[in-house]
Amino acid sequence: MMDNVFIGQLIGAGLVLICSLLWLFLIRVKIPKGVPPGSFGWPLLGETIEYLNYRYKSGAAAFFNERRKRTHIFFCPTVVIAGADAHKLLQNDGYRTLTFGHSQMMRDLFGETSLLLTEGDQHKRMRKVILGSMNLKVLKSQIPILEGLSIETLKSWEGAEVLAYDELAKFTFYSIMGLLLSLKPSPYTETLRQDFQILAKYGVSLPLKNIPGSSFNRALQARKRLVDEIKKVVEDRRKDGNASEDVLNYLMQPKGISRSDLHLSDEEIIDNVLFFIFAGYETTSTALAKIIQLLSDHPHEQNLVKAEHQRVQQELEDEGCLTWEKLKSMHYTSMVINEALRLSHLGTEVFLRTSKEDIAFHGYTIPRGWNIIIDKATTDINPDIFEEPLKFNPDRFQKNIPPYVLIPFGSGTRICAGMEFANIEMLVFIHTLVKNYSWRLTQEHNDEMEFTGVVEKPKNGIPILIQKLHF
Ligand code: HEM
Repeated sequence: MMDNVFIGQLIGAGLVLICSLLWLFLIRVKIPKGVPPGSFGWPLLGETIEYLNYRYKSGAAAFFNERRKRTHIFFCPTVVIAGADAHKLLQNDGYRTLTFGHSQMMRDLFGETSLLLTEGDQHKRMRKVILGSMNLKVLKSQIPILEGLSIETLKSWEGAEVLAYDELAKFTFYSIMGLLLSLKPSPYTETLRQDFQILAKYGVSLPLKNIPGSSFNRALQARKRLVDEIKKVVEDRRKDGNASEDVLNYLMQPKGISRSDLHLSDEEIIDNVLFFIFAGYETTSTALAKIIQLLSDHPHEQNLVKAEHQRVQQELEDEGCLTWEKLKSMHYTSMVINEALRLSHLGTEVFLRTSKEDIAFHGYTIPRGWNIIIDKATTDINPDIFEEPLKFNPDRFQKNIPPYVLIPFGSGTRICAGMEFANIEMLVFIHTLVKNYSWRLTQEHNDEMEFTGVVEKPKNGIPILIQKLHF
């Protein structure tokens, strides 16, 4: 009996010793000199569990904020950096090699040839065509369409409490479908939206792609249905021709570009249409919902926005519809948008890169092959840069903000391709809202955010009651 206990203790001690040695080997031996301080957490898993916990409870921003140094997530040593110098690294960044776990998942979800996954010259080529498709003529043609959509959306809110975020999600989805494919809201577009919801909600999950019923498998099924539908639109357009001023038309026949290497294959068109919708859908709904919340909580700023839009409306009486020039004259509203983007933490995890060479940063070395997370949310509320950083104060944009500090749409070679469209979408919606309606939020504490997919969104959906103004 005694012998058995002793042997058991011996085996236990042996296991502890082996685990400790393994831990020391895996963690200590692999840390090169000069890297930033921090903890690698557990062998192999690193701090992935802590990270996921934070992500779903209070948002990844808090995890990064506490680290802002070395960590180990998704099987890869990772350095979290922040500030203008970190943002500057994005200037010449032609690469976005995603982490071990993420990269295959992203390939499965968005396709090899989407802007998200292309690098270097391939990315440059694709971006050239895609930016060409969002030219001024296309953007201007969207203004009356967005105005009509804003009017219809707000009309559907009249008379009952609605969840602003959910309704704005429909608005932003239909806006992008108009821009890309000239599709109007209908039961058909709503089916596509439901599939996008599935893709966004279940896309970031354990990559069990061949297990029917698993979250990731559901996301892939949704992708397949979406790809089939976009393919049909492309084929129909090829058969019937279409003079629509939309992005697809341009992608199928890039105007003014004669080089054959700039013509996109059907696979490239479909991957990029899909990624475009994904990139512009929930980002813009979260931003618009945040703007509504902030304006509701700040009546003084709301009145200044209203005054600006009354002025625009008076100037418009002769011309009728909103114009590009009028949108560009909405300076105060643009400052409100900038301030809302600063306060919304959108894109906390977007700036994930893998270093292609050793990078010297603030006295440390980030070794080649390590992941880098550029934690822009920390800079957004840095008190050394922004006085009273948590206060909603659009007037702070009256002064010039130092370069590279605020990058809501990214920076450098991968700056948001839909930035201009997102801005006009938000301006047109706010114009229609403040011109025609008064509103109030029906709950308090509307500023809590949650992650249910890729982008943070308001936890309570921002319940709102709107009332038509009578003149
Ligand atoms: C308020 C709304 C939006 C925000 C805050 C936002 C933010 C961003 C950010 C931060 C990036 C850079 C990611 C990186 O460097 O890794 C990005 C990229 C991108 N965005 Fe947006 N975005 C918004 C709306 C849109 C819209 C409406 C569209 C399309 C119509 C769009 C299309 C894209 C595309 C295609 C890229 C990839 C660019 C590339 O890799 O070259 N975005 N966005």
